[in-house]
Amino acid sequence: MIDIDTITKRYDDTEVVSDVSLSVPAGSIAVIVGTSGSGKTTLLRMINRLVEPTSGRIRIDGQDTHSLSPHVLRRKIGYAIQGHGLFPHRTVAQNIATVPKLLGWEPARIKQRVADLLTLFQLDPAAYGPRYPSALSGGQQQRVGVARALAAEPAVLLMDEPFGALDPVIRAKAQDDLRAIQRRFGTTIIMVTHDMEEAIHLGDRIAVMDGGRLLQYASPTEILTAPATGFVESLLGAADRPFRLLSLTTLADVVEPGTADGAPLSADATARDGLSALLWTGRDAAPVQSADGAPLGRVTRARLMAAARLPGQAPV
Ligand SMILES: Nc1ncnc2c1ncn2[C@@H]1O[C@H](COP(=O)(O)OP(=O)(O)OP(=O)(O)O)[C@@H](O)[C@H]1O
Repeated sequence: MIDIDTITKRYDDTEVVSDVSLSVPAGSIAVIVGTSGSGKTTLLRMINRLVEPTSGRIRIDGQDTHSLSPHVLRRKIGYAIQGHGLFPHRTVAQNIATVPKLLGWEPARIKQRVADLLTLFQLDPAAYGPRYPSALSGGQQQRVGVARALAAEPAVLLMDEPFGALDPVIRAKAQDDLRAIQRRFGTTIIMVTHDMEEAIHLGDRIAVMDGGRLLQYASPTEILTAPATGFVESLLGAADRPFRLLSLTTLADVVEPGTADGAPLSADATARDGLSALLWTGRDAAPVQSADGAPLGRVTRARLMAAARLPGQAPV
């Protein structure tokens, strides 16, 4: 659990983070969004004390971050940034081993951890471990950056636009990998992003910042259906809201008894992908099946359109 308690950062007379309080439950992902200069990075960096707060407190699992020296604190907290920040003159394996080495892990344990992480990120340890960062693609470098941040098994991972430079296909893959890893290790993650799509896809909670202030901190569904201010609403992009709402639901949630013609859709697919498939193939309904191919029923266009509607809004 990360507890940010009335934290403020001032540079001379300018307050860049003002009185922000929020709690991130252990094992969940909080995503910070907001316009450029709204204080997102400053807020994130106050957690690992790369920036010292002017006032307020931050506790991790009840422990005040100021009760530890900054370098000890930073070894306990993973940190991944856009552009990965890898050391160019160290191999991929040496990069990932950085913090475990500082912590004095046994060489055999470090070797195993490096191999496990590379495998997890679908990079063959024998092929990629000995390479230098310059011999990797941008997407591979980014994955190594996240692997390095996770190397010492931190309970907390801070990420600043970690996937900002990736193309949409690699980005979606990196997001799914991160979710899988987060579930497996129970890591608590705070991530800064410009991308509302990414925030809704990954966040258990979303913090919206503007001018150093926290405007709203809530679940993606609540942010979408009950934005606290006009600014939050404008960040969501009014035209995209129904589709973003659908992206939070799977076909398993909206399947109904019955049959339909044509190619079946997977129950794991999002309602957004389901509606897209129905529109594209001009169907009113499609069969839904489980991951192992068992028929579960059908999904109708009418049901999906109802799921895209603002809750409480009666159909006309
Ligand atoms: N060391 C510093 N001295 C003075 N002002 C600073 C310093 N660091 C950041 N700021 C200012 O604080 C404000 C918030 O910066 P911050 O990097 O936290 O914003 P951000 O929301 O992460 O922006 P972006 O999305 O563009 O990265 C900006 O106006 C920035 O110019």
